[in-house]
Amino acid sequence: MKVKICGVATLDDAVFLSQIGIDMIGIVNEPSSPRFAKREFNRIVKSKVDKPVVGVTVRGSLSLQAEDMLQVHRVLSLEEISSLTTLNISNFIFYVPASEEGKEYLKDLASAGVKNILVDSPRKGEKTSFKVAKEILDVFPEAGVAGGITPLNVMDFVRLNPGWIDVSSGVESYPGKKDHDKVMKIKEAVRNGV
Ligand SMILES: O=C(O)c1ccccc1NCC(=O)[C@H](O)[C@H](O)COP(=O)(O)O
Repeated sequence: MKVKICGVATLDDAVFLSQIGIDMIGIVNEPSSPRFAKREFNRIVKSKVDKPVVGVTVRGSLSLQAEDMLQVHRVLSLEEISSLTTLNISNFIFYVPASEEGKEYLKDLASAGVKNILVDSPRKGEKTSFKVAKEILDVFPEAGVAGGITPLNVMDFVRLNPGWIDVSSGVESYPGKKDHDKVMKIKEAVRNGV
């Protein structure tokens, strides 16, 4: 199981995460976020780490720049999904809310051939429903799961056996600054397994 740490906003954190073997480094490029970093920061991080860098956007440009992948963190219309399929769809991670709406949205994504999905809580700060996450993982076993993961509850998420987990606020000292001890606890929990 892979681990993505999201909301990275300092170079020190990015280098630390890469050195300890975190699989993906997420940078939030959404201006309203307390973890906001400019797209230029993605390029700087990319030049200093040897792990994939994922830019997270809500309504920003969907053209790939220095980052390896873009995580589109909102529910897209059918037209938007279809316009992305003209690009290299494997470069995108599609947010899917862990809700009834999310399950319907997933059908649209699957019809468009989308493979990279992140099941996350419908609202930031909430914990993802295990029931919905499990239902989605039954169909998309490679999906990532996020939404309120902390060192204390990470084993509950590991037991769902997703393709990857994504953690941000649960490993922060404050928004945008990662607590390295908490990150190590997540990594050890995933390594030790159920
Ligand atoms: O982190 C933000 O502030 C943010 C703002 C707007 C869109 C996405 C954002 N974050 C995405 C993530 O941090 C993760 O992909 C995921 O939601 C996990 O977050 P958490 O529940 O804090 O572990």
